[in-house]
Amino acid sequence: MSIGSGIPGLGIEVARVPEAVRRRVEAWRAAGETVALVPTMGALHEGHRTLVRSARAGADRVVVSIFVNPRQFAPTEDFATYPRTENADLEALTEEGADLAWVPAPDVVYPPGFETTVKAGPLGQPMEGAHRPGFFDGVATVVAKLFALVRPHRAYFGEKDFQQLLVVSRMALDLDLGVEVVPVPTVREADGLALSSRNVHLSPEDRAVAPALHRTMARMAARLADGASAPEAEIAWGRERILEAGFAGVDYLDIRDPRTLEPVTRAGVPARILVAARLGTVRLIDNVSVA
Ligand SMILES: Nc1ncnc2c1ncn2[C@@H]1O[C@H](COP(=O)(O)OP(=O)(O)OP(=O)(O)O)[C@@H](O)[C@H]1O
Ligand SMILES: CC(C)(CO)[C@@H](O)C(=O)[O-]
Ligand code: BAL
Repeated sequence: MSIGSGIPGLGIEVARVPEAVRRRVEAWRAAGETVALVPTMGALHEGHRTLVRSARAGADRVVVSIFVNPRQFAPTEDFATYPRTENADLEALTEEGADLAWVPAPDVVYPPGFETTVKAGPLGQPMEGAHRPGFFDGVATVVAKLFALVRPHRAYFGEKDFQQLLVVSRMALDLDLGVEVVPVPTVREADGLALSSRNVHLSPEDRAVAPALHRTMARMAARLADGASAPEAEIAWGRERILEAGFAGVDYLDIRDPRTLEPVTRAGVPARILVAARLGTVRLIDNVSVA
């Protein structure tokens, strides 16, 4: 029996209605197979492929969702221009050996009458939460729906979106969702730029400037790890470097506890440096660990 709508020539099964996902996943579970989920917004790149490969290594079956979630974009943000490359995405997932692509339309995820949402807690308030009001409530709501539909044993999330990883991990625990959230290290270009779907919107000039973000954080991390200078001084230094390199603005550059996201005020302790900065029309985020 066929489920969902297959695309001729593609090896991956494509589900566009929840029943198709449920039926397939229940059959796998009944056969004793473990299920991994990789949530994405599509425009897949090597970072996403790495998540799929990690998921394949960690479970018998891999479901990848492709859904540009309107509820995590503010009206002023780039929902309309977010890159959408469905056919290329399905080809990439076929190459990576994923088992099922869940590609719903917005009104399938949010049908008329939809009104129940998940609210992120304190982990979702600073940084991305402060600059993108409602963002983490939108993420938590859609990820809760994905977890409820797919009921994966494990779900794979990139460290590139470090705050999101913490918010989702906390939600899985708080709501007893029984999903193990697995972090995957950030995949970077050779010059250090974190792969991101939005990088396609960088002009050639801005693409040349973009690696300054990671370069700056790497220098800050090295000095903080040595205890060579204080967090406050490093943040001021880093902001200057990023602006000097040609970024239009720094939304935040923070040094935080990697578990609680509380600000870190002294050197020589475990920490995460997190940044969001604007370059042309593109907003880039990134983070590095301070060992
Ligand atoms: N460079 C990367 N390395 C590892 N994981 C990544 C990378 N880029 C994205 N991911 C992860 O892929 C998943 C889906 O992310 P998403 O589809 O939003 O891609 P994205 O490249 O982060 O897009 P954007 O940066 O435009 O939001 C998330 O868990 C995200 O953290
Ligand atoms: C987790 C996610 C797929 C939820 O829409 C999104 O925030 C993303 O791509 O990181
Ligand atoms: N990768 C995080 C999703 C977003 O920026 O909307």
